[in-house]
Amino acid sequence: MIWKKKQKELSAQPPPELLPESGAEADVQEAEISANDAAKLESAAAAELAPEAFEEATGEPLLSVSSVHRSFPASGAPIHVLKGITMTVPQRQIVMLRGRSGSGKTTLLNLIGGLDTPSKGEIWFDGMPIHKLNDDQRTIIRRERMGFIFQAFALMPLLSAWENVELSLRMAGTPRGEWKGRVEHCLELVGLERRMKHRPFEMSGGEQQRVAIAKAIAHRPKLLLADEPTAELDSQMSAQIMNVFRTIIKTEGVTICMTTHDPTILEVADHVYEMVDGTFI
Ligand SMILES: Nc1ncnc2c1ncn2[C@@H]1O[C@H](COP(=O)(O)OP(=O)(O)OP(=O)(O)O)[C@@H](O)[C@H]1O
Repeated sequence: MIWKKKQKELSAQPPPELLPESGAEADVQEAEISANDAAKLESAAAAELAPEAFEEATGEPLLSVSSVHRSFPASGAPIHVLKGITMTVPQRQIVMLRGRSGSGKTTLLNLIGGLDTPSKGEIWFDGMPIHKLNDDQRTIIRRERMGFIFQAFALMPLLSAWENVELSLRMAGTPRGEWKGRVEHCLELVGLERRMKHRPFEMSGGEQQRVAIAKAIAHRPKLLLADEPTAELDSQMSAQIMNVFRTIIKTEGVTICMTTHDPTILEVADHVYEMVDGTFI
């Protein structure tokens, strides 16, 4: 299916030397987004505050989803998967989406992450209308401001933990001089300072997922989206992952939105949205 395919493409990013150079069109779009940022920074300056302080002072949520619908074309009637979803995700919190298989959690996460667009409704992230942006603009936002974690750990199998994390810095365009310090810091944060040279097949499932977390936060995203990040792990490893999430909220100021089936980890959430058949109850 399309949405799973997109996640797969996202998680299997090739090294940048294999990627085409970004063209003039992308540069223009980048400039447009920077202009947006400039406007935000201006209003922050008007309030004589740094952007982060401005966000905190205004109490604006990092993410807000308003009356979102998503239908998919089908032979016969379209499939109406999301039926008017409204939610907010405050800064530095962990929000969980819970619900049965097929209730629409992944569909919603994909809309929030800009991998897909709503049929109706609005999604605002970090002051930007994700629902109005084109594919390239959403890609830039995703690359620079979001991190993704999937159920299957999505690491490059031939690269070490270190190289996997470094790859995400390359992809985000982080200056080369910052790579070493940042990779070390992120792997230390997830407690893998002694495993930096190991490749995925030499690590346990929990360790691989911690590398995936280090990789997802290396470029300092504001929002971390995680789709069933503990589904492949036993309860002890799941608890470790949730501890890591709590740590990175404190130390990196990241905000987390994740899906789960697992009732035991729900207590870690600041807020839980229960989804049934495309709506929240
Ligand atoms: N591109 C698509 N085309 C048609 N139907 C789709 C598409 N994407 C999702 N759906 C349908 O939407 C419904 C919700 O799927 P979704 O993957 O969002 O559920 P979920 O709650 O994440 O389930 P799970 O917990 O099993 O991952 C399913 O019935 C699915 O078949």
